[in-house]
Amino acid sequence: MSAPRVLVVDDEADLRELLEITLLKMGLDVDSAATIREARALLADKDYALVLTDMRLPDGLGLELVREVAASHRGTPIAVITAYGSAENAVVALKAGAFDYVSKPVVLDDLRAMVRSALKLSATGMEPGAADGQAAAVDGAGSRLIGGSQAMQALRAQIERLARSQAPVAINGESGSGKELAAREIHARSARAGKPFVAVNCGAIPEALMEAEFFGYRKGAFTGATDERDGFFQAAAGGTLMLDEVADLPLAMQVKLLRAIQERRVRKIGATAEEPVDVRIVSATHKDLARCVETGVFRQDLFYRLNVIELSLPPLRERLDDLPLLVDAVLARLAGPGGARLGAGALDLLQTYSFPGNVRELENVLERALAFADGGMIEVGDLLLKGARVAPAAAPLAPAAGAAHTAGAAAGQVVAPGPDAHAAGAPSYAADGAAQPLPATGAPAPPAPGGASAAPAAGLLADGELPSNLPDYLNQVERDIILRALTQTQFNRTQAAGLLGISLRQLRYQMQKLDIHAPEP
Ligand SMILES: Nc1ncnc2c1ncn2[C@@H]1O[C@H](COP(=O)(O)OP(=O)(O)OP(=O)(O)O)[C@@H](O)[C@H]1O
Repeated sequence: MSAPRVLVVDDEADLRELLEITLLKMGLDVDSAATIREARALLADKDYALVLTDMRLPDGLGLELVREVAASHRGTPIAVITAYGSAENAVVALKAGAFDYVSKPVVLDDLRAMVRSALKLSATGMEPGAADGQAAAVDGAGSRLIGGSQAMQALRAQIERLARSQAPVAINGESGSGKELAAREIHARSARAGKPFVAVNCGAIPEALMEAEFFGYRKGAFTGATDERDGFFQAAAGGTLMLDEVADLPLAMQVKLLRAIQERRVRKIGATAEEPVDVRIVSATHKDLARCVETGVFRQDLFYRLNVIELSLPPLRERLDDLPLLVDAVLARLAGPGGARLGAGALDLLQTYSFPGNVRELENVLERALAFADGGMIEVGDLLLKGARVAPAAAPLAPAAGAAHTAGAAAGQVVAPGPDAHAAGAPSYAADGAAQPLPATGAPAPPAPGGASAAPAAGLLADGELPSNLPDYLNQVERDIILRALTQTQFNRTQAAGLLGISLRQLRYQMQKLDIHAPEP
């Protein structure tokens, strides 16, 4: 089998030679062109596994070549070489369809890493059989994203295309509409699939811990830093880093993140040198990020940097024809294949519902209905759709005995009804693969014993009695107070935080620390 062939387009003889030697040493065949015209002639003649072009060429801009290759040689990834500090050029090239970029002066390790992922793409997605793979992704077979509606088909096709690029993706959509699922799908369909996918809930990390959580720290960098630790960037090395609820990042952290993304380098707290990081960034928010820029809470430059490719997830109420497939999939997961079904009228009723909590709410509605259903047959009366919108304040805080539970819920977690299960229900971070995000200082403490109970802890001690374990006792007291506030506000976290005189961010963090999980209808 012949070696993959790479086309290098650069008019600077020195740089061209350096690139050629590096690529040849990697066992690749290399052709070179000094102008766009020469490059066009070679492209018309041969198939390439990768094109690498400078941005400025004597007869035009490398961008023209990017557009042409993206349009007419869809199987060939094209990467650009950008001048130092011209981050804008890199974004423009990525938007035009470039797979990736390297900055001048070219760091050979970065170049090799980029070439390796491009070749993986060529080897997996670009062979003639790729067309079948694309069709399968569009009709939904093998995709995590269930649904046969036009909107879902278009979404899957878009994911299939953008999975081949390294460009940052910004996912927008209402809570529970599948943003994290879409991010996982992008990762799974990309050349990075064998590396970690790390999802970070930016809204759940206290500001003081952010830098350590994202970039890691050296031993002795601060009191309590007893060991060197990696941050999310290192944990996601070679893979994908999902910044969930990215609009919640404090401004100071936005600056640091922008730098890390732009330079592709991070510096651990306490370290003198920066280290290169190779991660693809996927961000997500249910907020209007452009509006956040207008109101000054989100930096324009970071917005520009993250928003290279936009992906919008439609709310479930706009694609209700997906309901039958989704219901089947959820019921099969909850009760096993054929273990549960909807009675006459139940599906019709679901079709009339607006699902403010989207697919997550559908899952919760069905899970609860199954607990009431007779022999796995869910009738209209079991759906309790009204109750799913507004949970009664006096509703029990623990899950009904015997009720099936969503993945991730464990003994000791406290759950309560309501549609907005996502923010506190999800861990602040979760890593697939080998990487383990750090439990930095102040990391979530283990849940206090007897966690599923909302019994008032403050009343447990008799006068003069001392707790046998002060931290556990204080956790219990804190949990009790937070639960009271949440119950009073029907799990509206903003209002509960207001009642307690703390910020929403603090409340989220405490809920996560104390393993208090929001609404499980
Ligand atoms: N198209 C879909 N097919 C199958 N399951 C889906 C789909 N969309 C969402 N889900 C399921 O719905 C639940 C919520 O999805 P996900 O966590 O991805 O939503 P989200 O938009 O990231 O939510 P949030 O904004 O609250 O973080 C998950 O259990 C997910 O598996």
